[in-house]
Amino acid sequence: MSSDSPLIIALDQPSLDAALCLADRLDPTRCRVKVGKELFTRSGPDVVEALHGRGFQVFLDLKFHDIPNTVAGAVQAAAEQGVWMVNVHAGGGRRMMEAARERLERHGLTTHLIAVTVLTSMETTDLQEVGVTQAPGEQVERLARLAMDSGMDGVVCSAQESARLRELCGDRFLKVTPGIRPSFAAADDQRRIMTPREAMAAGSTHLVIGRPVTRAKDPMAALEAIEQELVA
Ligand SMILES: O=c1ccn([C@@H]2O[C@H](COP(=O)(O)O)[C@@H](O)[C@H]2O)c(=O)[nH]1
Repeated sequence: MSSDSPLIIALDQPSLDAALCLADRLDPTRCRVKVGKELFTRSGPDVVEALHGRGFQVFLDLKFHDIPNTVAGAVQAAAEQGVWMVNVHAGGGRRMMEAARERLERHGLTTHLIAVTVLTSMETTDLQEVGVTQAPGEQVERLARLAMDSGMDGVVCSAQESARLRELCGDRFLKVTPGIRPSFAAADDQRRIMTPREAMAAGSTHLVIGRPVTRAKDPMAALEAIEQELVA
């Protein structure tokens, strides 16, 4: 089973059971799912296998950031689990990203490999505190160019940057955008946000949505409301 939907639901759950309980309320033909740091640290590769068994394509969002050899090995390990997408931090630099790309190619692994630019929870003041003087949009552009030059299939950015990245990097370069907030949802800890409809219009290729769906009483109904917003 696979989905052509742009929607990726973040299964940020504290256990394997909780994640599968949630996944069982979603439809693998209408979304993909994302496994992040908390869930993977608690449940390991078992959760990926169980989600594949239920027909879901999985984005393994572990944001690898280390020396090139270590990241290349981690990306290979993820791809060998059959995940649809895996990511690294663009801040790890060109040699790190190239090593990851080269490792996938050497082993004939076709998992999408993308790079995180600037976390959607960060705004200008957060960047200044870590020594980045550019505004988030400028830093995202810089890292997206580097990611494209280094062989990445796309980036994680906020939807606020999607239109500019479409101009710079083209339509085929993936723009995977968390920080998606339908009008009914709270921003939580996200800072650079957009609604699903605005994000798709801006050129996002995939929308990562967590709490607005996973905290809903009926997650599938929340997902349907988002689908409706996209076609309206
Ligand atoms: O810049 C980034 C990179 C990753 N994320 C992840 O996406 C989801 C968003 O969840 P919400 O509940 O919809 O806020 C979450 O798993 C993050 O780890 C991100 O938000 N921003």
